Amino acid sequence: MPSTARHAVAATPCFDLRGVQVHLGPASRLQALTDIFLRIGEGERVALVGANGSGKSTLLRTLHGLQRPSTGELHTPAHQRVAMLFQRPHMLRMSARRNIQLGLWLRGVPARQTRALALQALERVEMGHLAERNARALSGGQQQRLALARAWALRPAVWLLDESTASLDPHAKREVEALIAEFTAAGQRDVDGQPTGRPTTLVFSSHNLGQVKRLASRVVYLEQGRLLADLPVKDFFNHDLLRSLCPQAHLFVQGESL
Ligand SMILES: Nc1ncnc2c1ncn2[C@@H]1O[C@H](COP(=O)(O)OP(=O)(O)OP(=O)(O)O)[C@@H](O)[C@H]1O
Repeated sequence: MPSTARHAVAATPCFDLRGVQVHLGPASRLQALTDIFLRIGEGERVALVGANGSGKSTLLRTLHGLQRPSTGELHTPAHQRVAMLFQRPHMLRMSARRNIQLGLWLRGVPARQTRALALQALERVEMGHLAERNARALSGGQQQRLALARAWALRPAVWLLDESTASLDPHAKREVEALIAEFTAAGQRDVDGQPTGRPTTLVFSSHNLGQVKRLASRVVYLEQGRLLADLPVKDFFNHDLLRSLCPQAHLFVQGESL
C-alpha cells in the first residue's frame, strides 16, 4: 500500500527501501513490516512514530542491517558508518573507558590509539571523571551518555536511535536529548576527527511528540507494519492537514501528549 504522502528526498540517499517486507517469529509467521518504500537522504532528520508494535524497531534494525528483509530491496552506500543506540544500552562488565576502547578496536582502530580516543569521547559527554567506573554500575542516564560517547568515538555518518531516552528520568532525558541534538547537528567527521563538510543523518523512533518536534524535520508514521504517512514535521503537526491525509495518524497524535 502506498504511503499517504511522499516526502521530497535529498539527492544522496543513505537508505533506499523498495517494497521491503520483514517476517519474524516462529516459522517467520509474523509480518512485522509490509511493503515499505522509503528513501532517506544524507542530512535528513527522520522520526519514526506509531503505536507499540507498529514496526519502528524492526525498521531501524532493518536499516542497520541487523534484520534482513524477507522480500524487497534495501540499498545503502558502501562503507557508510552507522551507529545504533537502543532504549537500554548494552554495556560490558568493564570500565566505561574500556567499553569505548573495545568498540573502537572492533572497528579496526589500532589498539594503541584507543585509550586517548575513549577518554576524549568520555570528556565530550562530561563523564571523564567516571572513566574507570564499571559501566554496569552507572545510572541509566550515565549509561546512555556512555553509549552516545561510544558511538560518537566511531564518527558515525548516520545515527539510528531506538527510543534512546524512553527509560530515563526527565533530567537525564533532557541531558541525553541535548547530546543527541549536538552530535547529530554537527557534520560528519572522518576517522581522524576532521570535518568532511557533509551533514550527519538521524533516524530515531520516539513516543515523545515534543521530542519529535525538537529533533526531526520529517516524520514517518507506521501502523501494523505499514508506512501510512511520510511528511515534513510541520505538516505532520498540522491537525487539519493530517486529519485529511491520514486520519489514523491524526488520531495517534491526538492521543499522545505533546
Ligand atoms: N523477535 C521477534 N519475534 C517475533 N515477533 C517480533 C519480534 N520482534 C518484534 N516482533 C513483533 O513485530 C512487531 C513489530 O515490533 P517492533 O518492536 O518493531 O514495534 P515497535 O513499533 O518498535 O514497538 P514499541 O513501540 O513497543 O517499541 C510486533 O508485533 C512485535 O510483537
